[in-house]
Amino acid sequence: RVSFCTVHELKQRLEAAGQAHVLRFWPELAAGERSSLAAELRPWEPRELRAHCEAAKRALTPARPPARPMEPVPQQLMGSAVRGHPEVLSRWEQRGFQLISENKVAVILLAGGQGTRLAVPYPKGMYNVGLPSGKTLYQIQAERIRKVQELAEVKHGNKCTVPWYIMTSEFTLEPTQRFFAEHDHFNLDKSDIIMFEQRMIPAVGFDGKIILEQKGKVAMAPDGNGGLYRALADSMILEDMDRRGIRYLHVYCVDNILVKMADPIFIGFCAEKGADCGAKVVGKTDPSEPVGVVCRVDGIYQVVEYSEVSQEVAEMRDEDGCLTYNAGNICNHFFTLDFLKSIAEEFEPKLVPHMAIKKIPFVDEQGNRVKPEKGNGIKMEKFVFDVFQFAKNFVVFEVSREEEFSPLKNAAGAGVKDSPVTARRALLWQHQRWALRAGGHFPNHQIPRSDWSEESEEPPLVCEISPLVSYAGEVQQGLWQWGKWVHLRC
Ligand SMILES: CC(=O)N[C@H]1[C@@H](OP(=O)(O)O)O[C@H](CO)[C@@H](O)[C@@H]1O
Repeated sequence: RVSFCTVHELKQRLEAAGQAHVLRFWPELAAGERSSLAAELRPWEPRELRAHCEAAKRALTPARPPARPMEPVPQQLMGSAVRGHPEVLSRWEQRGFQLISENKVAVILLAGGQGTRLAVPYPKGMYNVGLPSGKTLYQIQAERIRKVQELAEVKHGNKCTVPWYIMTSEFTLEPTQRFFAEHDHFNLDKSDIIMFEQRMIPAVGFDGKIILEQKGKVAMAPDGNGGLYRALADSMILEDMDRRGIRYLHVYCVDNILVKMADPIFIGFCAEKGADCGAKVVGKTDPSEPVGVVCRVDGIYQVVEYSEVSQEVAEMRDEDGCLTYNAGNICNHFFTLDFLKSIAEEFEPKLVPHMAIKKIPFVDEQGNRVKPEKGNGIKMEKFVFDVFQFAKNFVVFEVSREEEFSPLKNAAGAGVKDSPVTARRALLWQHQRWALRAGGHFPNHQIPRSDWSEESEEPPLVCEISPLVSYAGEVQQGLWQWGKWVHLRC
Protein backbone atom coordinates (compact mmCIF):
# COMPACT_ATOMS: atom_id res chain seq x y z
CA ARG A 1 0.00 0.00 0.00
CA VAL A 2 1.27 3.43 -0.91
CA SER A 3 0.72 6.95 0.29
CA PHE A 4 1.04 10.29 -1.44
CA CYS A 5 0.99 13.68 0.12
CA THR A 6 0.40 16.37 -2.45
CA VAL A 7 -2.49 16.90 -4.80
CA HIS A 8 0.09 17.16 -7.53
CA GLU A 9 1.27 13.67 -6.79
CA LEU A 10 -2.29 12.38 -6.62
CA LYS A 11 -2.98 13.95 -10.01
CA GLN A 12 0.11 12.38 -11.53
CA ARG A 13 -0.84 8.96 -10.24
CA LEU A 14 -4.37 9.23 -11.61
CA GLU A 15 -3.07 10.46 -14.97
CA ALA A 16 -0.74 7.46 -15.11
CA ALA A 17 -3.76 5.25 -14.52
CA GLY A 18 -5.81 7.07 -17.19
CA GLN A 19 -8.25 8.30 -14.50
CA ALA A 20 -7.52 12.03 -14.14
CA HIS A 21 -11.27 12.82 -14.40
CA VAL A 22 -11.70 11.70 -10.78
CA LEU A 23 -10.32 15.08 -9.69
CA ARG A 24 -12.71 17.04 -11.92
CA PHE A 25 -14.48 18.68 -8.97
CA TRP A 26 -11.41 18.99 -6.73
CA PRO A 27 -11.46 22.83 -6.61
CA GLU A 28 -15.03 22.72 -5.24
CA LEU A 29 -14.33 20.17 -2.52
CA ALA A 30 -14.07 21.04 1.16
CA ALA A 31 -10.92 19.95 3.01
CA GLY A 32 -12.64 16.89 4.56
CA GLU A 33 -13.97 15.74 1.17
CA ARG A 34 -10.53 16.13 -0.37
CA SER A 35 -8.87 13.99 2.22
CA SER A 36 -11.53 11.27 2.08
CA LEU A 37 -11.29 11.11 -1.72
CA ALA A 38 -7.50 10.87 -1.48
CA ALA A 39 -7.87 8.14 1.16
CA GLU A 40 -10.13 6.09 -1.15
CA LEU A 41 -7.50 6.18 -3.87
CA ARG A 42 -4.47 5.73 -1.65
CA PRO A 43 -4.28 1.90 -1.74
CA TRP A 44 -4.10 1.82 -5.53
CA GLU A 45 -0.86 1.68 -7.48
CA PRO A 46 -1.41 3.44 -10.87
CA ARG A 47 -0.56 0.25 -12.75
CA GLU A 48 -3.00 -1.80 -10.69
CA LEU A 49 -5.75 0.78 -11.11
CA ARG A 50 -5.23 0.97 -14.86
CA ALA A 51 -5.29 -2.82 -15.12
CA HIS A 52 -8.51 -2.99 -13.07
CA CYS A 53 -10.30 -0.41 -15.26
CA GLU A 54 -9.10 -1.98 -18.48
CA ALA A 55 -10.11 -5.46 -17.33
CA ALA A 56 -13.60 -4.18 -16.46
CA LYS A 57 -14.00 -2.58 -19.89
CA ARG A 58 -12.67 -5.69 -21.62
CA ALA A 59 -15.06 -7.90 -19.67
CA LEU A 60 -17.90 -6.04 -21.36
CA THR A 61 -17.09 -7.64 -24.67
CA PRO A 62 -15.72 -11.02 -23.72
CA ALA A 63 -14.03 -13.02 -26.42
CA ARG A 64 -16.52 -15.81 -27.01
CA PRO A 65 -15.16 -18.67 -24.90
CA PRO A 66 -14.84 -22.00 -26.66
CA ALA A 67 -17.68 -24.35 -25.68
CA ARG A 68 -16.06 -26.19 -22.83
CA PRO A 69 -16.90 -29.70 -21.83
CA MET A 70 -18.94 -29.50 -18.62
CA GLU A 71 -19.61 -32.63 -16.59
CA PRO A 72 -21.48 -33.34 -13.37
CA VAL A 73 -19.46 -34.19 -10.24
CA PRO A 74 -18.60 -37.90 -10.26
CA GLN A 75 -20.39 -39.92 -7.59
CA GLN A 76 -17.16 -41.20 -6.00
CA LEU A 77 -16.32 -37.67 -4.79
CA MET A 78 -19.66 -37.29 -3.10
CA GLY A 79 -20.82 -37.99 0.40
CA SER A 80 -24.41 -37.60 1.44
CA ALA A 81 -26.20 -36.68 4.62
CA VAL A 82 -29.41 -37.65 2.84
CA ARG A 83 -28.55 -41.10 1.56
CA GLY A 84 -25.59 -41.98 3.78
CA HIS A 85 -25.87 -45.02 6.05
CA PRO A 86 -26.68 -43.92 9.65
CA GLU A 87 -23.57 -45.70 10.95
CA VAL A 88 -21.33 -43.88 8.50
CA LEU A 89 -22.97 -40.54 9.29
CA SER A 90 -22.45 -41.18 12.96
CA ARG A 91 -18.78 -42.01 12.35
CA TRP A 92 -18.28 -38.73 10.47
CA GLU A 93 -20.10 -36.86 13.20
CA GLN A 94 -17.93 -38.36 15.91
CA ARG A 95 -14.81 -37.45 13.98
CA GLY A 96 -16.10 -33.88 13.58
CA PHE A 97 -16.85 -33.55 17.30
CA GLN A 98 -13.45 -34.96 18.13
CA LEU A 99 -11.75 -32.28 16.00
CA ILE A 100 -13.96 -29.55 17.49
CA SER A 101 -13.12 -30.72 21.01
CA GLU A 102 -9.43 -30.50 20.12
CA ASN A 103 -9.90 -26.79 19.20
CA LYS A 104 -8.98 -27.50 15.59
CA VAL A 105 -12.13 -26.13 13.94
CA ALA A 106 -13.18 -22.53 13.26
CA VAL A 107 -15.89 -20.89 11.20
CA ILE A 108 -15.56 -18.03 8.73
CA LEU A 109 -18.62 -15.94 8.01
CA LEU A 110 -18.87 -14.03 4.74
CA ALA A 111 -20.78 -10.90 5.72
CA GLY A 112 -19.43 -8.05 3.64
CA GLY A 113 -22.28 -7.88 1.11
CA GLN A 114 -24.63 -4.92 0.81
CA GLY A 115 -27.77 -7.05 0.65
CA THR A 116 -29.04 -4.98 -2.27
CA ARG A 117 -31.85 -7.40 -3.09
CA LEU A 118 -33.08 -7.53 0.52
CA ALA A 119 -33.05 -3.73 0.50
CA VAL A 120 -32.32 -3.00 4.15
CA PRO A 121 -29.87 -0.27 5.18
CA TYR A 122 -28.04 -2.53 7.66
CA PRO A 123 -26.04 -5.79 7.46
CA LYS A 124 -28.10 -8.86 6.59
CA GLY A 125 -26.98 -10.70 9.72
CA MET A 126 -28.91 -8.14 11.78
CA TYR A 127 -32.15 -9.13 10.08
CA ASN A 128 -35.00 -10.47 12.19
CA VAL A 129 -37.26 -12.63 10.03
CA GLY A 130 -40.11 -12.51 12.56
CA LEU A 131 -39.57 -15.61 14.68
CA PRO A 132 -41.43 -15.70 17.99
CA SER A 133 -38.12 -15.11 19.80
CA GLY A 134 -37.30 -12.13 17.56
CA LYS A 135 -33.78 -13.52 17.09
CA THR A 136 -31.63 -12.16 14.29
CA LEU A 137 -29.51 -14.29 11.95
CA TYR A 138 -26.39 -13.30 13.93
CA GLN A 139 -27.95 -14.42 17.20
CA ILE A 140 -29.08 -17.76 15.76
CA GLN A 141 -25.58 -18.37 14.41
CA ALA A 142 -23.90 -17.36 17.69
CA GLU A 143 -26.14 -19.73 19.64
CA ARG A 144 -25.37 -22.59 17.25
CA ILE A 145 -21.67 -22.02 17.91
CA ARG A 146 -22.28 -22.12 21.65
CA LYS A 147 -24.26 -25.33 21.28
CA VAL A 148 -21.78 -27.15 19.07
CA GLN A 149 -19.00 -26.25 21.53
CA GLU A 150 -21.11 -27.55 24.38
CA LEU A 151 -21.97 -30.81 22.59
CA ALA A 152 -18.28 -31.41 21.83
CA GLU A 153 -17.47 -30.72 25.47
CA VAL A 154 -20.13 -33.11 26.74
CA LYS A 155 -18.88 -35.84 24.40
CA HIS A 156 -15.18 -35.40 25.04
CA GLY A 157 -15.00 -33.87 28.48
CA ASN A 158 -12.89 -30.85 27.60
CA LYS A 159 -13.86 -27.23 27.17
CA CYS A 160 -13.35 -26.08 23.61
CA THR A 161 -13.77 -23.06 21.40
CA VAL A 162 -14.89 -22.62 17.82
CA PRO A 163 -13.54 -19.17 16.89
CA TRP A 164 -15.81 -17.09 14.71
CA TYR A 165 -14.01 -15.11 11.98
CA ILE A 166 -16.31 -12.57 10.38
CA MET A 167 -15.41 -10.95 7.09
CA THR A 168 -17.11 -7.57 6.84
CA SER A 169 -16.71 -4.65 4.45
CA GLU A 170 -16.72 -0.88 4.69
CA PHE A 171 -20.53 -1.14 4.67
CA THR A 172 -20.90 -3.74 7.39
CA LEU A 173 -17.92 -3.55 9.77
CA GLU A 174 -18.98 -0.70 12.00
CA PRO A 175 -22.69 -1.63 12.38
CA THR A 176 -21.77 -5.29 12.92
CA GLN A 177 -19.27 -4.40 15.64
CA ARG A 178 -21.80 -2.15 17.33
CA PHE A 179 -24.54 -4.77 17.11
CA PHE A 180 -22.34 -7.46 18.66
CA ALA A 181 -21.26 -5.11 21.46
CA GLU A 182 -24.88 -4.11 22.16
CA HIS A 183 -25.78 -7.79 22.48
CA ASP A 184 -22.85 -8.65 24.69
CA HIS A 185 -21.42 -10.76 21.87
CA PHE A 186 -24.31 -13.16 22.37
CA ASN A 187 -22.50 -14.61 25.37
CA LEU A 188 -19.55 -15.77 23.34
CA ASP A 189 -16.08 -14.77 24.42
CA LYS A 190 -15.33 -11.47 22.67
CA SER A 191 -11.77 -12.58 21.95
CA ASP A 192 -13.10 -15.53 19.94
CA ILE A 193 -15.01 -13.29 17.52
CA ILE A 194 -12.56 -11.83 15.04
CA MET A 195 -13.88 -9.29 12.56
CA PHE A 196 -11.86 -8.20 9.57
CA GLU A 197 -12.56 -6.19 6.46
CA GLN A 198 -12.49 -7.06 2.80
CA ARG A 199 -11.24 -4.55 0.25
CA MET A 200 -13.35 -2.15 -1.74
CA ILE A 201 -12.77 -1.62 -5.44
CA PRO A 202 -13.96 1.14 -7.77
CA ALA A 203 -16.92 0.60 -10.07
CA VAL A 204 -16.09 1.41 -13.68
CA GLY A 205 -18.22 2.90 -16.46
CA PHE A 206 -18.58 1.27 -19.87
CA ASP A 207 -15.89 3.68 -21.11
CA GLY A 208 -13.35 2.22 -18.68
CA LYS A 209 -13.47 5.27 -16.40
CA ILE A 210 -13.99 5.11 -12.64
CA ILE A 211 -17.48 6.27 -11.69
CA LEU A 212 -17.78 9.26 -9.36
CA GLU A 213 -20.73 8.69 -7.06
CA GLN A 214 -20.43 12.18 -5.60
CA LYS A 215 -18.13 15.05 -6.48
CA GLY A 216 -15.71 13.86 -3.83
CA LYS A 217 -16.50 10.16 -3.71
CA VAL A 218 -15.66 7.27 -5.97
CA ALA A 219 -18.36 4.57 -6.39
CA MET A 220 -16.80 1.69 -4.51
CA ALA A 221 -18.03 -1.87 -3.97
CA PRO A 222 -16.68 -4.81 -1.95
CA ASP A 223 -14.44 -7.10 -4.00
CA GLY A 224 -16.85 -10.07 -3.83
CA ASN A 225 -16.88 -12.98 -1.38
CA GLY A 226 -13.68 -14.21 -3.05
CA GLY A 227 -12.11 -11.08 -1.53
CA LEU A 228 -11.78 -13.42 1.46
CA TYR A 229 -8.34 -14.60 0.46
CA ARG A 230 -6.78 -11.16 0.21
CA ALA A 231 -8.53 -10.05 3.36
CA LEU A 232 -7.20 -13.06 5.28
CA ALA A 233 -3.69 -12.06 4.25
CA ASP A 234 -4.20 -8.29 4.74
CA SER A 235 -5.46 -8.79 8.30
CA MET A 236 -3.03 -11.54 9.35
CA ILE A 237 -5.93 -13.88 10.05
CA LEU A 238 -4.10 -17.02 8.97
CA GLU A 239 -1.43 -16.28 11.58
CA ASP A 240 -4.15 -15.94 14.21
CA MET A 241 -5.58 -19.31 13.18
CA ASP A 242 -2.14 -20.89 13.37
CA ARG A 243 -1.58 -19.46 16.84
CA ARG A 244 -4.83 -21.02 18.01
CA GLY A 245 -4.02 -24.41 16.48
CA ILE A 246 -6.91 -24.28 13.98
CA ARG A 247 -6.63 -26.83 11.17
CA TYR A 248 -10.09 -26.91 9.56
CA LEU A 249 -12.40 -24.11 8.48
CA HIS A 250 -16.09 -24.04 7.72
CA VAL A 251 -16.83 -21.03 5.51
CA TYR A 252 -20.44 -19.92 5.05
CA CYS A 253 -22.58 -17.11 3.79
CA VAL A 254 -24.56 -14.98 6.28
CA ASP A 255 -27.99 -15.36 4.72
CA ASN A 256 -28.88 -19.03 5.26
CA ILE A 257 -31.12 -19.29 8.32
CA LEU A 258 -30.59 -23.07 8.55
CA VAL A 259 -26.77 -23.01 8.41
CA LYS A 260 -25.12 -25.65 10.62
CA MET A 261 -22.19 -23.84 12.12
CA ALA A 262 -19.03 -25.98 12.11
CA ASP A 263 -21.22 -28.92 11.10
CA PRO A 264 -19.48 -31.92 12.70
CA ILE A 265 -20.79 -34.35 10.04
CA PHE A 266 -19.44 -32.23 7.16
CA ILE A 267 -16.13 -31.59 8.93
CA GLY A 268 -15.80 -35.28 9.83
CA PHE A 269 -16.61 -36.38 6.27
CA CYS A 270 -14.07 -34.01 4.71
CA ALA A 271 -11.39 -34.90 7.28
CA GLU A 272 -11.92 -38.64 6.81
CA LYS A 273 -11.58 -38.24 3.04
CA GLY A 274 -8.35 -36.28 3.55
CA ALA A 275 -9.87 -33.40 1.57
CA ASP A 276 -8.26 -29.98 1.43
CA CYS A 277 -11.41 -28.38 0.04
CA GLY A 278 -15.08 -29.31 0.03
CA ALA A 279 -18.51 -27.95 -0.80
CA LYS A 280 -22.00 -28.67 0.49
CA VAL A 281 -24.71 -28.98 -2.13
CA VAL A 282 -28.47 -29.52 -2.35
CA GLY A 283 -30.51 -30.83 -5.26
CA LYS A 284 -31.86 -27.89 -7.26
CA THR A 285 -35.60 -27.23 -7.10
CA ASP A 286 -35.87 -26.28 -10.77
CA PRO A 287 -33.55 -25.26 -13.61
CA SER A 288 -33.96 -21.55 -12.94
CA GLU A 289 -33.22 -21.62 -9.21
CA PRO A 290 -30.54 -18.94 -8.62
CA VAL A 291 -27.84 -21.19 -7.19
CA GLY A 292 -24.48 -22.01 -8.70
CA VAL A 293 -23.85 -25.63 -9.71
CA VAL A 294 -20.82 -27.59 -8.62
CA CYS A 295 -19.44 -29.42 -11.62
CA ARG A 296 -16.31 -30.13 -13.64
CA VAL A 297 -15.28 -27.99 -16.59
CA ASP A 298 -12.34 -29.13 -18.69
CA GLY A 299 -11.62 -31.65 -15.94
CA ILE A 300 -11.41 -28.93 -13.27
CA TYR A 301 -13.81 -28.69 -10.33
CA GLN A 302 -15.65 -25.44 -10.04
CA VAL A 303 -18.96 -23.74 -9.50
CA VAL A 304 -20.68 -22.42 -12.58
CA GLU A 305 -22.60 -19.47 -11.17
CA TYR A 306 -26.31 -19.10 -11.94
CA SER A 307 -25.65 -15.78 -13.63
CA GLU A 308 -23.17 -17.42 -16.01
CA VAL A 309 -24.89 -20.64 -17.05
CA SER A 310 -26.94 -20.85 -20.22
CA GLN A 311 -30.61 -21.77 -19.97
CA GLU A 312 -29.98 -24.71 -22.28
CA VAL A 313 -27.37 -26.22 -19.95
CA ALA A 314 -29.43 -25.47 -16.83
CA GLU A 315 -32.37 -27.35 -18.34
CA MET A 316 -30.46 -30.47 -19.39
CA ARG A 317 -31.85 -33.67 -17.92
CA ASP A 318 -30.60 -37.24 -17.56
CA GLU A 319 -32.53 -40.23 -18.84
CA ASP A 320 -34.26 -40.58 -15.47
CA GLY A 321 -35.58 -37.02 -15.75
CA CYS A 322 -33.27 -35.53 -13.10
CA LEU A 323 -31.43 -32.29 -13.84
CA THR A 324 -27.95 -33.14 -15.13
CA TYR A 325 -26.46 -30.18 -13.26
CA ASN A 326 -28.26 -30.64 -10.01
CA ALA A 327 -25.58 -30.03 -7.38
CA GLY A 328 -26.74 -26.63 -6.10
CA ASN A 329 -24.05 -24.68 -4.27
CA ILE A 330 -25.25 -23.49 -0.84
CA CYS A 331 -22.13 -21.48 -0.11
CA ASN A 332 -20.91 -23.75 2.69
CA HIS A 333 -17.31 -24.68 2.12
CA PHE A 334 -14.64 -26.66 3.90
CA PHE A 335 -10.96 -25.73 3.74
CA THR A 336 -7.89 -26.90 5.57
CA LEU A 337 -5.75 -24.10 6.92
CA ASP A 338 -2.88 -25.36 4.74
CA PHE A 339 -5.08 -24.98 1.67
CA LEU A 340 -6.03 -21.42 2.65
CA LYS A 341 -2.35 -20.60 3.12
CA SER A 342 -1.54 -21.91 -0.35
CA ILE A 343 -4.27 -19.69 -1.80
CA ALA A 344 -3.17 -16.58 0.08
CA GLU A 345 0.50 -17.11 -0.69
CA GLU A 346 0.36 -18.41 -4.24
CA PHE A 347 -2.94 -18.70 -6.07
CA GLU A 348 -5.01 -15.63 -5.16
CA PRO A 349 -3.66 -13.45 -7.99
CA LYS A 350 -4.80 -16.14 -10.44
CA LEU A 351 -8.46 -15.75 -9.49
CA VAL A 352 -10.22 -14.09 -12.40
CA PRO A 353 -12.80 -11.46 -11.37
CA HIS A 354 -16.37 -11.82 -12.62
CA MET A 355 -18.16 -8.90 -14.16
CA ALA A 356 -21.63 -7.66 -13.20
CA ILE A 357 -23.45 -4.75 -14.80
CA LYS A 358 -25.21 -2.62 -12.16
CA LYS A 359 -27.16 0.61 -11.84
CA ILE A 360 -24.66 2.89 -10.16
CA PRO A 361 -25.68 6.41 -9.10
CA PHE A 362 -23.19 9.00 -10.41
CA VAL A 363 -22.52 12.71 -10.88
CA ASP A 364 -22.59 13.96 -14.45
CA GLU A 365 -20.10 16.39 -16.01
CA GLN A 366 -21.97 19.34 -14.51
CA GLY A 367 -21.94 17.78 -11.07
CA ASN A 368 -25.64 16.79 -10.98
CA ARG A 369 -26.46 13.53 -9.18
CA VAL A 370 -28.09 10.98 -11.49
CA LYS A 371 -29.88 7.76 -10.55
CA PRO A 372 -29.66 5.63 -13.68
CA GLU A 373 -32.68 3.69 -14.92
CA LYS A 374 -30.58 0.95 -16.45
CA GLY A 375 -27.18 -0.61 -15.96
CA ASN A 376 -24.42 1.97 -16.45
CA GLY A 377 -21.41 0.50 -14.72
CA ILE A 378 -19.35 -2.57 -14.07
CA LYS A 379 -18.56 -4.12 -10.73
CA MET A 380 -15.80 -6.71 -10.66
CA GLU A 381 -16.00 -9.42 -8.02
CA LYS A 382 -14.02 -12.49 -7.11
CA PHE A 383 -15.97 -15.56 -6.04
CA VAL A 384 -15.12 -17.59 -2.96
CA PHE A 385 -15.52 -20.91 -4.76
CA ASP A 386 -13.10 -20.07 -7.56
CA VAL A 387 -10.32 -21.65 -5.49
CA PHE A 388 -11.75 -25.16 -5.95
CA GLN A 389 -9.56 -25.49 -9.06
CA PHE A 390 -6.45 -25.40 -6.84
CA ALA A 391 -7.55 -28.24 -4.56
CA LYS A 392 -5.60 -31.47 -4.58
CA ASN A 393 -8.44 -33.44 -3.06
CA PHE A 394 -11.85 -31.86 -3.61
CA VAL A 395 -15.02 -33.43 -2.20
CA VAL A 396 -18.72 -32.66 -2.34
CA PHE A 397 -21.28 -33.27 0.39
CA GLU A 398 -24.97 -33.48 -0.38
CA VAL A 399 -27.36 -32.32 2.34
CA SER A 400 -31.09 -32.05 2.78
CA ARG A 401 -32.56 -28.76 1.65
CA GLU A 402 -35.29 -28.74 4.27
CA GLU A 403 -32.73 -29.25 7.04
CA GLU A 404 -29.93 -27.01 5.79
CA PHE A 405 -30.82 -24.43 3.18
CA SER A 406 -33.18 -21.51 3.21
CA PRO A 407 -31.39 -18.33 2.17
CA LEU A 408 -32.60 -14.80 2.79
CA LYS A 409 -31.99 -12.93 -0.44
CA ASN A 410 -35.08 -10.92 -1.36
CA ALA A 411 -37.48 -8.51 0.30
CA ALA A 412 -40.86 -10.07 1.16
CA GLY A 413 -43.60 -10.01 -1.44
CA ALA A 414 -46.39 -12.23 -2.67
CA GLY A 415 -44.90 -15.43 -4.07
CA VAL A 416 -41.31 -14.21 -3.63
CA LYS A 417 -38.79 -16.97 -2.97
CA ASP A 418 -35.83 -16.75 -0.58
CA SER A 419 -37.46 -14.00 1.46
CA PRO A 420 -37.94 -13.34 5.20
CA VAL A 421 -41.25 -15.18 4.94
CA THR A 422 -39.79 -18.34 3.40
CA ALA A 423 -36.79 -18.29 5.79
CA ARG A 424 -39.03 -17.99 8.85
CA ARG A 425 -41.30 -20.77 7.64
CA ALA A 426 -38.40 -23.09 6.83
CA LEU A 427 -37.10 -22.76 10.37
CA LEU A 428 -40.52 -23.19 11.99
CA TRP A 429 -41.27 -26.26 9.86
CA GLN A 430 -37.92 -27.71 10.80
CA HIS A 431 -38.51 -27.18 14.50
CA GLN A 432 -41.98 -28.62 14.28
CA ARG A 433 -40.50 -31.73 12.64
CA TRP A 434 -37.84 -32.00 15.33
CA ALA A 435 -40.38 -31.64 18.11
CA LEU A 436 -42.72 -34.27 16.66
CA ARG A 437 -39.84 -36.62 15.94
CA ALA A 438 -38.70 -36.28 19.53
CA GLY A 439 -42.16 -37.32 20.69
CA GLY A 440 -43.40 -33.80 21.44
CA HIS A 441 -47.14 -33.27 21.80
CA PHE A 442 -48.94 -30.10 20.99
CA PRO A 443 -52.08 -29.79 23.09
CA ASN A 444 -55.25 -29.63 21.00
CA HIS A 445 -53.34 -30.03 17.77
CA GLN A 446 -53.48 -33.08 15.64
CA ILE A 447 -50.99 -32.60 12.86
CA PRO A 448 -51.46 -35.03 10.02
CA ARG A 449 -48.14 -36.51 8.96
CA SER A 450 -48.63 -35.29 5.41
CA ASP A 451 -48.52 -31.74 6.74
CA TRP A 452 -45.04 -32.05 8.15
CA SER A 453 -43.15 -30.26 5.50
CA GLU A 454 -45.06 -27.90 3.29
CA GLU A 455 -42.58 -25.08 3.32
CA SER A 456 -44.52 -22.98 0.92
CA GLU A 457 -47.22 -22.66 3.55
CA GLU A 458 -47.52 -21.39 7.08
CA PRO A 459 -46.93 -24.30 9.50
CA PRO A 460 -50.08 -25.36 11.40
CA LEU A 461 -48.47 -24.29 14.65
CA VAL A 462 -45.62 -22.01 15.54
CA CYS A 463 -42.80 -23.82 17.29
CA GLU A 464 -39.31 -22.39 17.63
CA ILE A 465 -36.60 -24.28 19.46
CA SER A 466 -33.60 -22.36 20.72
CA PRO A 467 -30.26 -23.52 19.29
CA LEU A 468 -29.18 -23.61 22.93
CA VAL A 469 -31.56 -26.56 23.34
CA SER A 470 -30.94 -28.44 20.13
CA TYR A 471 -28.30 -27.97 17.42
CA ALA A 472 -29.76 -30.29 14.79
CA GLY A 473 -32.83 -31.90 16.33
CA GLU A 474 -30.93 -34.03 18.84
CA VAL A 475 -32.51 -34.50 22.22
CA GLN A 476 -30.27 -34.02 25.21
CA GLN A 477 -31.20 -35.48 28.55
CA GLY A 478 -32.77 -32.90 30.81
CA LEU A 479 -32.91 -30.13 28.24
CA TRP A 480 -35.82 -31.18 26.11
CA GLN A 481 -38.59 -29.38 27.84
CA TRP A 482 -41.01 -26.69 26.94
CA GLY A 483 -40.65 -23.40 28.70
CA LYS A 484 -38.34 -20.52 28.16
CA TRP A 485 -36.26 -22.41 25.59
CA VAL A 486 -39.11 -23.25 23.28
CA HIS A 487 -41.39 -20.62 21.86
CA LEU A 488 -44.72 -22.13 21.12
CA ARG A 489 -47.84 -20.55 19.77
CA CYS A 490 -50.77 -22.77 18.85
C1 LIG B 1 -20.40 -16.06 -5.51
C2 LIG B 1 -21.19 -16.97 -4.65
O1 LIG B 1 -20.70 -17.44 -3.63
N1 LIG B 1 -22.43 -17.27 -5.09
C3 LIG B 1 -23.28 -18.12 -4.29
C4 LIG B 1 -24.20 -17.25 -3.44
O2 LIG B 1 -25.00 -16.49 -4.29
P1 LIG B 1 -25.39 -14.95 -4.07
O3 LIG B 1 -26.50 -14.69 -5.02
O4 LIG B 1 -24.11 -14.21 -4.35
O5 LIG B 1 -25.79 -14.78 -2.63
O6 LIG B 1 -25.01 -18.08 -2.62
C5 LIG B 1 -25.83 -19.02 -3.35
C6 LIG B 1 -26.58 -19.85 -2.34
O7 LIG B 1 -27.36 -19.07 -1.52
C7 LIG B 1 -24.96 -19.91 -4.23
O8 LIG B 1 -25.75 -20.80 -4.97
C8 LIG B 1 -24.13 -19.04 -5.16
O9 LIG B 1 -23.31 -19.88 -5.95
